[in-house]
Amino acid sequence: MAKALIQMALDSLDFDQTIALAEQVAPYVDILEIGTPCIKYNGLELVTALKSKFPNNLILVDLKTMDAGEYEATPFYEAGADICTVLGVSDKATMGGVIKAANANNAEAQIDLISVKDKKAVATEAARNGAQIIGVHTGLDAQAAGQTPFADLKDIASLNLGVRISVAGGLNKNTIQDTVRAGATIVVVGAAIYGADSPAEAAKELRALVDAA
Ligand SMILES: O=C([C@H](O)CO)[C@H](O)[C@H](O)COP(=O)(O)O
Repeated sequence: MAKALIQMALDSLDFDQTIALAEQVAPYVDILEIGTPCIKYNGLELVTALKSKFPNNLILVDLKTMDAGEYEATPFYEAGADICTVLGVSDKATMGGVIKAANANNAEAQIDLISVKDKKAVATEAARNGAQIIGVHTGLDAQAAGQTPFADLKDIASLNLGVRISVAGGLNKNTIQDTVRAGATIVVVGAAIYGADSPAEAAKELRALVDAA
């Protein structure tokens, strides 16, 4: 079985801090994610910068698109995004638009199940419609209310949809191996890396844990 990928969520608003953090963690992670607040603040220029500075990492742009899927996602794919996210609560046509834009740019679309009520149904339909990645995601606000992504991961993994499953929501060194063993093929880490005394050391430790899982 292929090893799980690690995705680092870059959630700062500051352009230079984002690049500096990416420089520290890039050797240890597979995917550099431009988080939603960060992409709204910095825009396409940051996609272009990360793509040129980090040719060995995939770039995920966490657009969390809600409408006008193809129109919104296309310039981000054209700027170098390997993956863009679209909300699972959006219209089927919106998700289809992002999938279409991804395919037109030899890239991938991720359906984010954040705040979706019937996650199994949305994930099943999205996989059938060509989404390459399903994102099981407990957002920062839900985390603050005590929620975790683990029960949702169990539900989605049990469907055996044949697509990759990304998991985000407060993952850290104590939970990352069980998350991989439960079926995550992409594990997303934000605060546990950028909040560490040494983000590089934290990323290195997570890399070892994921590779050993
Ligand atoms: O996607 C995220 C959040 O919704 C803000 O956009 C986070 O980047 C994601 O949850 C990963 O961060 P941590 O939960 O801090 O690991």
